[in-house]
Amino acid sequence: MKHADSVVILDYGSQYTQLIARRVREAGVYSEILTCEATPEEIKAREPQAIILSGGPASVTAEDAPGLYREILDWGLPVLGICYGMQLLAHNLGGRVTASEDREYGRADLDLTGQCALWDGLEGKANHVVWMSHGDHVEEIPEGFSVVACTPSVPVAAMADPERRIYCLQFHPEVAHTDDGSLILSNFLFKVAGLKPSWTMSSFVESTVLEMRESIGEDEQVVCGLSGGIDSTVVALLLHKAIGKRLTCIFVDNGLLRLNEGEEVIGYLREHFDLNLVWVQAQDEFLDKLKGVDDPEKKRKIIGHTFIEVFDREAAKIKNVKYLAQGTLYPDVIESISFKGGPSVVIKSHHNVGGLPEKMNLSLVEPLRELFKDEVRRVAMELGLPDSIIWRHPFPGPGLAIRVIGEITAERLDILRKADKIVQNELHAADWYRKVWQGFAVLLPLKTVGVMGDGRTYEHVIALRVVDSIDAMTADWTRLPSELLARMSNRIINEVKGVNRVVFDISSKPPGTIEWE
Ligand SMILES: Nc1ncnc2c1ncn2[C@@H]1O[C@H](COP(=O)(O)OP(=O)(O)OP(=O)(O)O)[C@@H](O)[C@H]1O
Ligand SMILES: O=c1[nH]c(=O)c2[nH+]cn([C@@H]3O[C@H](COP(=O)(O)O)[C@@H](O)[C@H]3O)c2[nH]1
Ligand SMILES: NC(=O)CC[C@H](N)C(=O)O
Ligand SMILES: [Mg+2]
Repeated sequence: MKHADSVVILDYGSQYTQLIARRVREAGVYSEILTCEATPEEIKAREPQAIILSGGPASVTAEDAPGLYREILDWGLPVLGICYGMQLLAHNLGGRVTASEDREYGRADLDLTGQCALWDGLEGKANHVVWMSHGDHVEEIPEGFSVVACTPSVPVAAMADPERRIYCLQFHPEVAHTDDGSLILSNFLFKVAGLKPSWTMSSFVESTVLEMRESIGEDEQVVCGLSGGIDSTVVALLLHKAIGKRLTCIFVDNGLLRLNEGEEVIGYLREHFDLNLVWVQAQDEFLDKLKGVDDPEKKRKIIGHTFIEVFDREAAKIKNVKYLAQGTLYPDVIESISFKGGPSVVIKSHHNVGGLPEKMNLSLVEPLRELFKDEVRRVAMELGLPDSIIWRHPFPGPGLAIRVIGEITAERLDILRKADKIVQNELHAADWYRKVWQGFAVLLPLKTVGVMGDGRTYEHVIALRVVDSIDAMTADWTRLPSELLARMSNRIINEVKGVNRVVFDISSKPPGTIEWE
């Protein structure tokens, strides 16, 4: 997609790379993340007006450290290096980077020691709190640069070569804990690179619709996996705007949905939208293949493959289908993909990315692939979707399969469905549904002893998982009122046959993930 003004962020494996992209978009500039292994040709194809190099876990002086194609610097584009990015620039341009005795993790006080376009609007303030996370530092700066900030333990906390428009920060302007970090990034985008803030949600809708209309062609048909969740609903509406009735939406009941979800979603979609909609009953197909499988990654792969088989089969019933559209978001991609030899690792294979078969008959259309959920919510508002869809909790495509820990059976799914319904009802009734990112029940693969009506019981355990998050990349368990937890527990044990114990998950992400598998 061609954007008026855009920035390429090269990812050296930092935990914060996604945050850099967000901050740039929040400033109104389109940005794309490429792996640090991207070739100059691949970078050039994006037609960036500026480049940002992220942080990363490696040490630039190590033998196998990810490097930099020097010719990128010859293009004359403004470049911002953050942490590892700064060290990499120093190392490549004739400076010297060493490992320090004084490692800095967390808060540091920045002293602005030199004139710099990045400091515009900051000069009046006495104290600048920034966030650091490094063990190496720049010992000698390259020719052409001057030092523009230091901290008590690091003499070169920022350096700049205004002539070549290369700016380097040892701290992380992208994290919320850095005071004025967004302003510093904005100064780079607008004061240094001279970009215009032209990226908004309405321009996103407009350019995405135009781009899809062009790339799909005039006669081709598209099928869209529609789950009733916000991501795929937004994709379906964007495609509907782009190609009208050449779109067929496919809602698959994979036997892993919540209580009455199929009827509710179909009823809702038919009532509100004028879409070609197919409701596929594939419960047996999915559950047969999952029989006896308890490994989380195997479950995810089976489900991903089966989804594609169903989509292929439905597509074959329609003439000239070339594309499959999905509501894939950035977190689905980053957790599922490990760049070959690159710095990030597979956490789990989201069914719609890492769970796809190697060979696909249909080409993918994924217009939300670079966005985070809260950004999709803003697109949904732009499209006028109702609150009930916008604020619906995310529900993963593998559904209850990754919440029934261990083997999936009809009986265990049934228990989980009933428990989950109570969790949803109670969150709504207590006015907590909108306040949390996600809340659900998990069925554990163990039984425990209890006493009910003077008799011994030996039954299942339900775990409650309720978390707060902005973008699903990090999350913390929600401090729900104890009365609400008590009500959920009480109702589940009394109303769901086969459960005699409820526990509450108090792990954050990281180290836990939101789902248990
Ligand atoms: N039951 C389903 N039928 C058809 N497609 C599905 C189904 N479940 C998931 N998908 C496809 O997989 C994609 C990813 O699922 P995901 O759950 O991340 O998104 P979503 O369901 O659209 O939104 P949400 O994250 O809010 O649940 C969906 O956007 C959709 O294209
Ligand atoms: O469509 C999806 N397919 C998947 O395979 C999948 N796995 C996790 N999720 C959802 O993604 C968010 C982050 O989840 P985790 O912390 O468990 O990785 C949470 O909102 C999860 O519900 C998925 N969504
Ligand atoms: N956060 C970073 O980019 C760290 C860079 C480098 N690994 C260091 O420790 O200094
Ligand atoms: Mg979903």
